[in-house]
Amino acid sequence: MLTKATKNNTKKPPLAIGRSAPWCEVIAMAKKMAPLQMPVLITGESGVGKEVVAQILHYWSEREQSNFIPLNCGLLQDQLLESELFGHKKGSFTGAIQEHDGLFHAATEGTLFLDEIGELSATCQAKLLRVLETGEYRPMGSTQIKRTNARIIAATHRDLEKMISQGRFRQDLYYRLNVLTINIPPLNQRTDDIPLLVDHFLGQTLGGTTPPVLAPGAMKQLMGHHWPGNVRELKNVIERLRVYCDGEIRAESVESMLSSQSVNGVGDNSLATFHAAGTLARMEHAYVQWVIERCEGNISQAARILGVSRTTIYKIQNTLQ
Ligand SMILES: Nc1ncnc2c1ncn2[C@@H]1O[C@H](COP(=O)(O)OP(=O)(O)OP(=O)(O)O)[C@@H](O)[C@H]1O
Repeated sequence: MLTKATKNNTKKPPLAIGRSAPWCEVIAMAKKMAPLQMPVLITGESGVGKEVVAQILHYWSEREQSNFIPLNCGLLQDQLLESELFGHKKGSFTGAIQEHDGLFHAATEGTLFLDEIGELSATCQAKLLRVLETGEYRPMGSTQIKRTNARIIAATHRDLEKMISQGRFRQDLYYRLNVLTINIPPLNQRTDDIPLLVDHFLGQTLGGTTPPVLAPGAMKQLMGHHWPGNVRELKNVIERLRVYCDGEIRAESVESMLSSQSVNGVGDNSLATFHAAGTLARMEHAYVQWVIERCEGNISQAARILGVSRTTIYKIQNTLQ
């Protein structure tokens, strides 16, 4: 078994900031599991850092020089997801104008990170189970069996056991995935991580300008917040504060930013927050904004999810400005 000490690393380690006891435990667990070939299931609320931990598992494994391929299973419709994962033959469905190899092929010596695993269709669940049991799969429309050696890391913010009891997730697949599990606690249980994360997000360059400093009291506000959207929400808040505050970030600015977050529903990951958004136009704006943030600012991806053009997204974004 190779370890970091015995091989040459050419890639930079993933950024995994934190010093709280729960976060250090997560990292220690990930490093221990990294060299193994078995699948890993990472659980935790949205935005806690599941993909960050998946990258650590890849980086500290002997697969590190091969591909790390992340896929959010909740972002594609059933047929497209199946084709994206397992590939397809030309003409196997409308729009399949050329052969496609799929991500199990692309990740064959590397790691395939399947985020939002609870969103997989029944067909994809059955195919994934077969890959986990035999390493084999069949591309859509093909009679040929292919093999993959990809390591599978799955993640979810859902309660998979509850989904099993509702008949929405296969129990056999759950047992296969749940051999090694890492649970990442929410950010409000890791408040010691907040100062480091804030410093890091503040320090990220903003067009060459000097980042503002936090006034006394501002950090207290940040550490006392509930952070329903976890590290992703913290990152968004700091990015906005950097734009709006020159020189110094005062406690009042943090307070008003955090209260506007919950009114607009952009910090939370649940749709429930949108009831507070007011008019239909506000609600539409807040929802579009929420999807864009979930896509890390990728407008094309957000447009695909919302089923509208990029121009429509830009128009909606401008309506309330
Ligand atoms: N410990 C950390 N250090 C630095 N950045 C972090 C850390 N944890 C999370 N982040 C950042 O926060 C954002 C959300 O993290 P990530 O995508 O890993 O969360 P997630 O749990 O996979 O979310 P989701 O369930 O919505 O997919 C990313 O921009 C990521 O870089």
